[in-house]
Amino acid sequence: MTVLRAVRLRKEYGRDAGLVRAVDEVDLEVRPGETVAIVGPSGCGKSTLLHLLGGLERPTGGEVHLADRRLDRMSETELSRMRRKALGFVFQAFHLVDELTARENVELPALLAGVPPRTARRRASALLERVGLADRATHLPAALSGGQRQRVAVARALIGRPLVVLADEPTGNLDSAATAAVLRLFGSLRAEGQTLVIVTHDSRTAATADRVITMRDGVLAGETRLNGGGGGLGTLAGLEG
Ligand SMILES: Nc1ncnc2c1ncn2[C@@H]1O[C@H](COP(=O)(O)OP(=O)(O)OP(=O)(O)O)[C@@H](O)[C@H]1O
Repeated sequence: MTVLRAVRLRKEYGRDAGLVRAVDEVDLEVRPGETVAIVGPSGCGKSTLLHLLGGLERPTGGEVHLADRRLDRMSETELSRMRRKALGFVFQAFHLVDELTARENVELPALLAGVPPRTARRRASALLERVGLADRATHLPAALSGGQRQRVAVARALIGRPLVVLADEPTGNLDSAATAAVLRLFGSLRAEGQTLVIVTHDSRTAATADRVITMRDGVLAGETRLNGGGGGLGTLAGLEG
């Protein structure tokens, strides 16, 4: 059983001599509850693959299946609805709205999805509690540390109860202590059965996964299964490009 599946997925940029095949005939299956890390050298196509999986970019060819739906065939309207309802995104640069408080940032996708304001607020408060930031609910992002901002972003990603959370370098802007806090949070999500796909350069982050996939030049070049996840840094030696 898979929750997210790519079939011969392809993305090209430019044309003729300038053609770049960023993602080249990728087949990938993610099972419910799995944490999958995608690693590989800079420019190998990790972010592009994640964007295709999340319907943020359109493939040049191939298929993306989310549960029983085909993302690659959806209209823009359907896609944005699907992204709000079934996917959660976490980015390196957090992408919080500076003018909104932590709780308002978390509520926002629910409000946009038509959830009644009281319910959205209740869920946002519960999620902020969940990520250890109940006492920061009324702070603006500028008054939060990087690690706290990223935990707000994770809470925001979870508010729609997504089938899959897609994270692009979620610890890329964080110091070691903040990275550890975000990884603990991912660990607890994993324990609760949340499906996660994480693109990362960081071996500590990759080590929290059940499966680490290495990309090179747009193709999937290898896969390491970490027994039950948290396999430790040693398991990952040599995986980072
Ligand atoms: N919008 C774009 N237009 C043209 N080329 C692009 C575009 N986005 C990405 N590329 C190219 O596609 C390739 C893959 O880029 P991508 O950002 O997916 O790599 P990455 O593995 O995520 O890199 P990094 O680890 O540095 O973020 C690169 O050669 C990049 O230059």
